[in-house]
Amino acid sequence: MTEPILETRGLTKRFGALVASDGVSIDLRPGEIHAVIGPNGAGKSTLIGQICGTVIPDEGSVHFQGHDVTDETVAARAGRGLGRTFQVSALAMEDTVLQNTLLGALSASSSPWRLWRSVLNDRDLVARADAALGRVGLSDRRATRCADLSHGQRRQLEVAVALTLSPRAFVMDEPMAGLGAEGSKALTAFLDGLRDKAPILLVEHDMDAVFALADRISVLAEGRILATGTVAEIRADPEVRTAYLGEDA
Ligand SMILES: Nc1ncnc2c1ncn2[C@@H]1O[C@H](COP(=O)(O)OP(=O)(O)OP(=O)(O)O)[C@@H](O)[C@H]1O
Repeated sequence: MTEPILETRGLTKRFGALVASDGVSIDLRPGEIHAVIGPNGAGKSTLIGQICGTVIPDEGSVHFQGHDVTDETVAARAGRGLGRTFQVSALAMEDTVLQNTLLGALSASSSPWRLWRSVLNDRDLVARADAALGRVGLSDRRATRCADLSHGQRRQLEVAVALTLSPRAFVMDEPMAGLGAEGSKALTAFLDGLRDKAPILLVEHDMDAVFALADRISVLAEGRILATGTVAEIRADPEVRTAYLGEDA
């Protein structure tokens, strides 16, 4: 079996008496989209937080490309190539598409603290930002203010910002949130093509997108992994149907 790029082993996180993650072991393999689904409060965000470094687990470990990164900072994990997109946009709305992407490229460069003027004149950085914008299909929007983009384009821009870090894996927190049917369809097609560049751990409520994209699905409920399997296996799992999908799944 292919070695996973990302793996959690027995992650446990308690908030007082509440066990938000209860021994969660999950992995992400090269070339795949692994979706994590589950009802509100199941522990999806807590899991992502522990993988990316914003939440410190009480027990268990996180491994990225063979390294135990459990005690590493968010920045150190990002520096190793763990790319993240957020549930709530982290973009600078008044800045242009290019400027937002340059900020990503800059944070990955050896001298992140510089004046805008020198950044805008740095051909390597601009080339890196432009390449990322090209990959997500936003080249013709590079001078557009982020505030003037559609919701779906902002999601694509977030991926472009993450791409400037040359990610080896993505962790995405509800990228379809707030998109209409058309936007979801477009982003689904886009993510479909991204998995070969870097595999994606995808937390998502939009089941159409999950069923269209996922190579594997893990179902979380009350902090535990209820089941992991292919789309067909998960749809057929009686426990999952009762707990989450409903009888029409
Ligand atoms: N910082 C915190 N302090 C206390 N309780 C928390 C904290 N963060 C999360 N929780 C609780 O842990 C449980 C899991 O929350 P989490 O946000 O991980 O679930 P989720 O599956 O991401 O939910 P949603 O789909 O609504 O985003 C919930 O009961 C939540 O109230």
